[in-house]
Amino acid sequence: MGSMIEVRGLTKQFKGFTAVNDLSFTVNEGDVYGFLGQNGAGKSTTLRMMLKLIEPTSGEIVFSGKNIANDNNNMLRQTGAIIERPDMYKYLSAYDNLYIFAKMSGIKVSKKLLMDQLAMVGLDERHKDIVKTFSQGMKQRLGIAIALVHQPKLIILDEPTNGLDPQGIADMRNLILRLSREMGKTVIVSSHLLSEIEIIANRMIIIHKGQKIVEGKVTELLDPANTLVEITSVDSAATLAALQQTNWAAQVETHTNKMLRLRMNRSDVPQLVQQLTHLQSQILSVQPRHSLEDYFLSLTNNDTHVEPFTN
Ligand SMILES: Nc1ncnc2c1ncn2[C@@H]1O[C@H](COP(=O)(O)OP(=O)(O)OP(=O)(O)O)[C@@H](O)[C@H]1O
Repeated sequence: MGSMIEVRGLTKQFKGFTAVNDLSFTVNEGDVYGFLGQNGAGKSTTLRMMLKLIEPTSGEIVFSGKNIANDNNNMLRQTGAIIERPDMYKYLSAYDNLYIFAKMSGIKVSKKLLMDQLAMVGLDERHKDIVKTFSQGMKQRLGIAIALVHQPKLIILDEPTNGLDPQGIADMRNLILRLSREMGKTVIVSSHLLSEIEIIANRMIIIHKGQKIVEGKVTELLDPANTLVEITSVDSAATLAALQQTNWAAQVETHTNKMLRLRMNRSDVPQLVQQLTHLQSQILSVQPRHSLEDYFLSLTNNDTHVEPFTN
């Protein structure tokens, strides 16, 4: 499918501080596009510029071929968003909240439309209950029903699983996947967790200090054939010597006196463990990690110097 949004050289400065720095990326129609970065990386600032809540210092956002700065709010009309915790009337029911927001958006409201919308987010059976009695996850899902009531083709969700319990997180993931697969929505979703993006997105961008680190297909960036496996054992030198007698020798990438690192296919890990046991290595741990995961974690620990990611 073709591109829906093209962001080119987007920059935002707040009183001399550059929150978003020359950022370019493309969101294709039908994508669940993961926007990954640590707290403060510039995710919300970018999403806010896409929603015209703040103005870019420079650069452009092009939607369906037109710069949104002068598209007569075409992109906004076709977008539903949850950027902060959605504001709701907590002493009114889920149905009444949706009714009010639907009326405000100017669409033709019918009971069927609103109930269908509530069913989509799994709240039809609770439609008479007041929002004050809802869990955070339920409020978040009602927020999505509100954001989607005018049938937009794009939905932007800023950290939608933040503050949710495990059930709420699972419900939210399933909802995002359904929005994409069953309803054909394009979804942009931000998170500070790679594991989260890995599950729901087909394409993603990682940003750090306002700059793009990497962008691409999740399956390519998180290719299982390119997994780093870290092995710690009682005697690392002995484990290395044992491995050198096997076909795994060529895969050993680094070793210290505490651990060994192999680059290999994730699906071969059980076989490696079996062989290590057979060789009577006293293994303490075997930890498969994708190199992108390692890289992303290193950003957390390294505040001063950032090497570009290479796969
Ligand atoms: N209105 C503002 N004035 C000054 N600085 C701002 C403003 N908004 C954001 N910033 C700064 O810009 C940087 C990026 O913030 P942003 O909220 O976009 O990050 P984020 O990736 O969404 O992280 P988080 O998940 O913590 O919100 C931060 O250092 C933040 O303090």
